[in-house]
Amino acid sequence: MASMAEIWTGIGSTLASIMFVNALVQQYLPYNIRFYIEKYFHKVIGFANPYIQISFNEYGVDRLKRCEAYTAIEAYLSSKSSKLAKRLKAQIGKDSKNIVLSMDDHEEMTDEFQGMKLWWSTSKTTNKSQQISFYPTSDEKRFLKLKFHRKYRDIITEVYLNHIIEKGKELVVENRQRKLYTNNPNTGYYGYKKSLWSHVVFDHPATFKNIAMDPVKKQEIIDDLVTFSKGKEYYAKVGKAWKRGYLLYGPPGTGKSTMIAAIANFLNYDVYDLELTAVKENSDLRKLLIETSNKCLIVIEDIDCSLDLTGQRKKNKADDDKNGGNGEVKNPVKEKEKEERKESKVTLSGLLNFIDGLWSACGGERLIIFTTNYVEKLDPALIRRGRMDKHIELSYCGFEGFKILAKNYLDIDYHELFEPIKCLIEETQMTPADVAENLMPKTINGDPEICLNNLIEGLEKAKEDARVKAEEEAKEKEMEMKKQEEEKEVQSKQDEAAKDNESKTATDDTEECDSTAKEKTKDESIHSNGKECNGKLENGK
Ligand SMILES: Nc1ncnc2c1ncn2[C@@H]1O[C@H](COP(=O)(O)OP(=O)(O)OP(=O)(O)O)[C@@H](O)[C@H]1O
Ligand SMILES: [Mg+2]
Repeated sequence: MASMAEIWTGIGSTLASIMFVNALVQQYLPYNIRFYIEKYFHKVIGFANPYIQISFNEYGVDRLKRCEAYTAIEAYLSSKSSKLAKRLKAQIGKDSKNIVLSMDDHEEMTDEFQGMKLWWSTSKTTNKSQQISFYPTSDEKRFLKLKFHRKYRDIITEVYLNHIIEKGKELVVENRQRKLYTNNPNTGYYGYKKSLWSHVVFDHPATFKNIAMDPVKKQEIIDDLVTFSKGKEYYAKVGKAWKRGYLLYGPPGTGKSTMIAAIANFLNYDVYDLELTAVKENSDLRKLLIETSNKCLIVIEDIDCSLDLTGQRKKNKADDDKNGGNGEVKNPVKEKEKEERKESKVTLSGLLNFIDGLWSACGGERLIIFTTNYVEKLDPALIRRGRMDKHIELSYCGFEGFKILAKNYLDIDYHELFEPIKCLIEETQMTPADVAENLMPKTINGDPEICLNNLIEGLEKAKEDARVKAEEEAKEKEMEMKKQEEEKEVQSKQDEAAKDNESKTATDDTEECDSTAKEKTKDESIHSNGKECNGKLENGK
């Protein structure tokens, strides 16, 4: 009987021979023959091997976007791999609080589905051909491999894969760090490789619970958002792109930006804060739109300022004239800003197309939100229903809003000072931002009563200021009216005088005419008399 050492020697020499033959085949056989050998080798193995293998590449052919299926499967496996795999990769997870574990490269784990056993493994290949490129590129191609017995083919391809992709997508949404994006200024040719959006982790604490506004109105907004986020089938049925426009308007400090953060937190969406002045052309708007992900808010704040496009150009021209004319030393930073603004050729129609043109239907589940302090300044075409489907007014703080702020800032539901505050707040126009500032404790152990008294003081001051302002305005109005009346009087006097003058001139003219006529008649009569006399004289001669 052969000893253990002899067996190992036998295996070793067989392996060495196989490797030698393989090296010979790789080196000396022409590609075509090698191709056929490999093809038939896989066929033979396929007959003998009862297992089927499916690969999922990390990137598609264009290598631009990570494949959705890969990301979903990775998330699904990561939920299991921490218990099943032996070599794991660690990444920082949501809110930078927990560690997310996933399978390391070239690791394998098993999964079970309806009593079937399957094997998942991760692999990567490295491309040996080095391209000469100005930009560093990664040559590694990762992929996930699924292996299962061929008798389960139907159930795996029809049920299992759909199941894990659905599950994985849910996990991706649950685990993902939400991001706040802003568009990069267009830097022309040199920036063409640069990503269009930059991002930071979105970490805003605002929720609907702590937004101070009428509870009925708030509930209406929440219902609208829920209906939208669950409306995939409905939008498909009515033939509408799955997107919705919100217009938030109201005075400064009434919670428009806070509302955006609350919506993003409520729906678990990313936020794309679009700075229109940094967009050069309408076509760039389209590119930016394509680069946004699904489940996101696209926000344009203070749209009245960004959109006054014709006004903006006029203003620039006026600025140019001013600067050029008086020989001031130009501020280079301002000049650059101005240059950038001048370069922006985004038009109203470009923006309208961005909101609801054909391109806006690429992807889905997007909310487009505009904010403005001056809704009346906006072009009606921009905010018509269908573009801005829901108009939400955020206004001065009422008593209901105050109660929410008191709960947020002081953690109280009731206090005896609520009564005077109720009367004052209904009579005053104070923004929630100002109410919140008054309520904010100024010491660590701030007494709620002190804060409420601060607010009462603030409200009384605001009321007094409003009264003085109203009085001044009334006075100004009165003076204006008086001035207008005086001007009217002067005008009417002038008109009268002018009329008098005219009629006098007319009378003088008539009189003059009359006297001239009279004189003429007189002259004529003298003349004729003269003639007569002459005649008489002549006759008497
Ligand atoms: N309705 C509100 N509920 C709770 N807090 C609010 C509300 N409105 C304003 N605040 C507070 O006031 C601050 C300013 O509010 P916010 O930035 O949302 O106002 P805005 O309407 O966006 O103002 P602007 O028009 O100047 O951009 C916020 O930090 C928030 O704490
Ligand atoms: Mg704001």
